Amino acid sequence: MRIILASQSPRRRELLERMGVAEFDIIPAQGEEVMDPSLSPDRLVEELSRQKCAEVAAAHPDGLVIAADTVVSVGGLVLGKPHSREEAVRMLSALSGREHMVYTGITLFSGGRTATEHEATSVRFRPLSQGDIDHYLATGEPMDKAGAYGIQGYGSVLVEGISGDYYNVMGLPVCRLGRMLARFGVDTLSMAAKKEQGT
Ligand SMILES: Cc1cn([C@H]2C[C@H](O)[C@@H](COP(=O)(O)OP(=O)(O)OP(=O)(O)O)O2)c(=O)[nH]c1=O
Repeated sequence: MRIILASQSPRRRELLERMGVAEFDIIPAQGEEVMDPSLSPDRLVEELSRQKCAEVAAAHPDGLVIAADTVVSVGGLVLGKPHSREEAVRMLSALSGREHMVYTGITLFSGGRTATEHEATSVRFRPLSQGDIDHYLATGEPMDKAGAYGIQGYGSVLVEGISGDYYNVMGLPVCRLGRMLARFGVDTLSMAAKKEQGT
């Protein structure tokens, strides 16, 4: 079965490889991500992942398509990727010294069947000074990431603690996705075993 990751995110590609999925194609969705402010963050990420999956599945109906979307939620605000330096400063200031939630929605499509789920992880930031925020922005890391930080990079030093799936914060809830793939007939651990044994 041809597996397609409908994502431009290098983190999602890396995590899918790490799960043992040896061969897959990358075909990102091109459509504009429209955030519906009336939706709760968990419903929003489910809906956005559904849209990305539907777009790619329509062009590749024979494949198994995986799509995801990640947002950060803090104090009733939903944070996607910052569009400007100023917006990134506002996001990091909102996260400083507080706990926030990271939601990732996942949609799978195969053989006319679709499944959508989401995973939530709680992350606590240490208090950030203006200097911390300026320096972190100067690393260039925040701009392509929901909430303007990357837990897997320099942003790791901002994180005091987390509760839930770490990989969900990076953009792919690996444990949940493994279970969903199993229901679609893809056993990632057996793929990993074959990969390691070179068979
Ligand atoms: C919070 C957080 C987000 N992110 C990333 C994961 C996602 O790539 C990005 C959220 O944007 P998304 O819109 O979910 O994804 P994307 O536009 O990068 O890729 P695509 O739509 O093609 O799948 O933020 C991190 O890498 N680390 C983090 O700690």
